[in-house]
Amino acid sequence: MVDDLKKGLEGVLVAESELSSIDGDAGRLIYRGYPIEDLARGATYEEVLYLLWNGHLPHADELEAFTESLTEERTVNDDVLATMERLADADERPMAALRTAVSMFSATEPEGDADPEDLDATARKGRRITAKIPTALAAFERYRLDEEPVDPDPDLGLAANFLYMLTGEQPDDVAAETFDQALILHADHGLNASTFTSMVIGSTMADIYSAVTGGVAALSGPLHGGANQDVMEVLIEIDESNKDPLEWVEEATDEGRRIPGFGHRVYNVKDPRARILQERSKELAENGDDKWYDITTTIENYLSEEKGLVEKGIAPNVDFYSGSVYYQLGIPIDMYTPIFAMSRAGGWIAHVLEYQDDNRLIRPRARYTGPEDETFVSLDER
Ligand SMILES: CC(=O)SCCNC(=O)CCNC(=O)[C@H](O)C(C)(C)COP(=O)(O)OP(=O)(O)OC[C@H]1O[C@@H](n2cnc3c(N)ncnc32)[C@H](O)[C@@H]1OP(=O)(O)O
Ligand SMILES: O=C([O-])CC(=O)C(=O)O
Repeated sequence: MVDDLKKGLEGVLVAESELSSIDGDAGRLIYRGYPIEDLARGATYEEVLYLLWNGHLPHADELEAFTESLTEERTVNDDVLATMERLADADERPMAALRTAVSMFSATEPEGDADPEDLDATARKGRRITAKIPTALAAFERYRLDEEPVDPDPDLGLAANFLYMLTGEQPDDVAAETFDQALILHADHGLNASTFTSMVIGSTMADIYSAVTGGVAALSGPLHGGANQDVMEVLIEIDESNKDPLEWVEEATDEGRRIPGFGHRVYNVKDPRARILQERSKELAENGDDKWYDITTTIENYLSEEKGLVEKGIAPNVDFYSGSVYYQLGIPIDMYTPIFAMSRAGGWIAHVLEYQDDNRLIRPRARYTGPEDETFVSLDER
């Protein structure tokens, strides 16, 4: 038995995967061999889901059948809607509402408790979860606005339909394409914390609803998916402080404050997804308000040129530019992390299916550092 302690499992190989690969020094990300830039430019989120789940890019007829199979699973039942309404009334956070919704979806699973080793059934359940997440999330937002949920539109793709259900208005092409691209960029990323969480749950042969619920929970934290909301809150803090962004970032770094959206366990250079989102943010700024783009680039330039953080391997990650993109699309700030989950559910499901196909219970060890020879004293004598 190896006794090396790898805190945070840094660099530890625990599985083989054909799904995605990250070159942290080159800033390169591929899904099943395809560069993220090509997928973001040329594919839709549905094509990427198909790729992750089936191993190849779909032909037109495969994509049509696949899209239809997702579209017909979009509806969520009245109990889920009623729960979203209660949680909205109780001011619950959307990420917590989503965690609850995914857990509830299993109650109406038409295949019930199929044999956990039936991976075709798990794949169909995964498809249902992925199709329903946008509907539950959008309904939660509508209830917060004291509006009724908007029924899914079967003529719209997953990204455009989500924006439609959120606002009740058909998104324009720029919004729909930008959002679709954001979903592609967030779909998978090796064994990040939330994917690993889903895999740990899946490795007990628990059902896929449990694995995705766990993924949502792990993604919510500020060191992981929660950082996209934190970035936007920082940008707003800077804007409202009336300080020059440069002055703000100087003070923040002098105080030793961690800048959300910077740093990554695997990338030592700028995250390739941040590059693409930065371009989108710039384009949206050119046709709207350039304030957010200016603040983000000022922070990035200062941290890289003045503080040398990028040289030390602390560069913008995917969360640094997604916030300002979503903000410019008019999406509420606390929906950013749930949107990440909406996309990443595809990756969680793909990894659980891949792992369960050659399953081995995930069960590491801790080095015990507690006392060894305590003498037990009963409660009344303590
Ligand atoms: C989708 C995603 O999950 S992407 C990540 C999203 N999270 C964030 O953006 C939150 C901010 N970033 C961070 O907290 C970290 O960079 C993490 C958690 C993402 C990665 O952390 P780790 O790999 O564990 O690196 P660790 O926390 O050990 O940091 C290494 C060094 O970089 C510094 N550092 C890391 N991130 C930052 C940051 N955002 N701002 C300033 N310094 C940072 C640390 O202070 C540390 O410096 P030191 O060695 O002088 O003490
Ligand atoms: O890979 C990670 O650790 C975090 C990340 O960027 C992601 O999950 O997209």
